[in-house]
Formats: sequence, structure tokens, C-alpha cells
Amino acid sequence: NGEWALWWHDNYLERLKDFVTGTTRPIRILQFVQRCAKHGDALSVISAIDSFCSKVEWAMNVGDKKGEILDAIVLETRPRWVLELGTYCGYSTVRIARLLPPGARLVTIEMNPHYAQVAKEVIQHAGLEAQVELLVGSSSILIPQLKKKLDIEKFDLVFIDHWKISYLPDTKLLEECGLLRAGSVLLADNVVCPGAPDYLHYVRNSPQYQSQYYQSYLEYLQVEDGLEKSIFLG
Ligand SMILES: C[S@@+](CC[C@H](N)C(=O)[O-])C[C@H]1O[C@@H](n2cnc3c(N)ncnc32)[C@H](O)[C@@H]1O
Ligand SMILES: [Mg+2]
Repeated sequence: NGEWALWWHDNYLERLKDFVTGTTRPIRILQFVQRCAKHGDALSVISAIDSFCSKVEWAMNVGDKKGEILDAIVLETRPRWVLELGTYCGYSTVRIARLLPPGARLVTIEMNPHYAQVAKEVIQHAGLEAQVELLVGSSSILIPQLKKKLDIEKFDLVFIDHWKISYLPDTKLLEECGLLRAGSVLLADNVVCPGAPDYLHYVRNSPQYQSQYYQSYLEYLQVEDGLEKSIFLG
């Protein structure tokens, strides 16, 4: 049962380990990366996090299985501008940034300053800081500021992976702010577990989107989850 597994790993075990070690899960992930991954080698950073999170301590990264689908969609889209909602420790940031064509930029938004600090160090360890703009704050406040702040026209790819309740309002905000063009790809994680039913209903029924489900597994667990790829038609 996915909800039970998430509660167990994300609340009970995390709090227990925080108490016993006097650290936080993101710090434990960062320390493992610094110990085990080669500096400047993005793939070794990804492998280190996957290894830690499958063998030692679960964490809410997109993970290795859905990560392969994410990689394929980044490669087929060849985006110039990418937006990521929800950075956490920078795992998916590194996954995406390492595949970007020359000159492309990834803007990633994280509202938790502690997570953002860890992500900054993980991205630096992977040697990808030149491709990534990490913004700390809430997506609903930062999205309307993006055009002015970063001189962006439109995003070619948006990876949506923050709190599930925000998927739909932030998608509508991206539309309102003129940040999507015909052909922009939205890729939403965890559409089955924990699930984003209002978002799925919207992209699957709106004539403005062409939407497709990619079945996979919840990160590091044998529970069904998947990604929804939705092409904005303008
Ligand atoms: C599932 S984690 C992201 C995992 C990451 N994309 C990966 O796969 O490695 C979700 C993150 O979104 C952040 N978050 C949630 N709601 C947000 C919001 N409205 N604005 C910015 N960050 C948010 C949380 O603090 C959390 O770190
Ligand atoms: Mg996710």
C-alpha cells in the first residue's frame, strides 16, 4: 500500500533517524554523495543517491525507474528552457541538467531553504551549477516573477514534482503568465502515488492539452506510480 509506505518512510523512519543521528535526511544524502560520488561526474552523483535511497534510507527523489522515463523525455524534447517545480536535494535537477543541449538552462524552484542549500551542494558536486538557476521560495510567488527575473520567454519543458495540491493551480499560473508555448511539454511526477487527481482530470480533458500516461513504480518501492506527459497545444 503506497500511502502506508510513504507514511512509514517519510514520517516515522525519517523522524527516528533524525533523532538518533542529530542530522536531517537531506544532510545524510549529501554526506553520502560527498563520500561516494566523483566530483564533476553527474552520473556518479545520481548512482550514489539511488544506491543510498534504495539500500539505506528512502527519499522522495523521482528515482531510477521513473528517472529513465524523465531522461528519455528530456532527450526527445531537447529543451532550451526547463522549469522544475520542487528541487528537494537536487536529484532530478542533476538528472535533467546533465542531458541539456549546450546553452540550455534549468530553473528549479524550492521553498524549503534547508533543502535548497543541500541541493546547491549536490548540483555543485555534479559540476552542473552553470546550467542551473536555483530559486528559493514558493512557486506561486516566483512563477509570476520569472519573466522579469530571468529574461525568459517560454519554457519548453516543465517538470512538476512539488506538493501535489499545487500541480493544477501552478499549471494555470504558467498559462496565465504566458510561460507556455504551443508544443511546451509538462511532465508531472507521482500522478498515481500520492496522486494528483484534479491535475490529471484537467490535462486529460482540456482541449488545450494532449496527454499521455507513463506507467512505472514509486521511487525505490514496488508500488505503482507514473508520470503524465502533457503537450500544451496553445
Ligand atoms: C518530491 S520533492 C521533489 C523531488 C525532486 N524533484 C527529485 O525528484 O529529486 C517535492 C519538493 O517540493 C517542495 N515544494 C512543495 N511545494 C512547493 C511550492 N509550492 N513551491 C516550491 N517548492 C515546493 C518541497 O519542499 C519538496 O522539497
Ligand atoms: Mg516525485
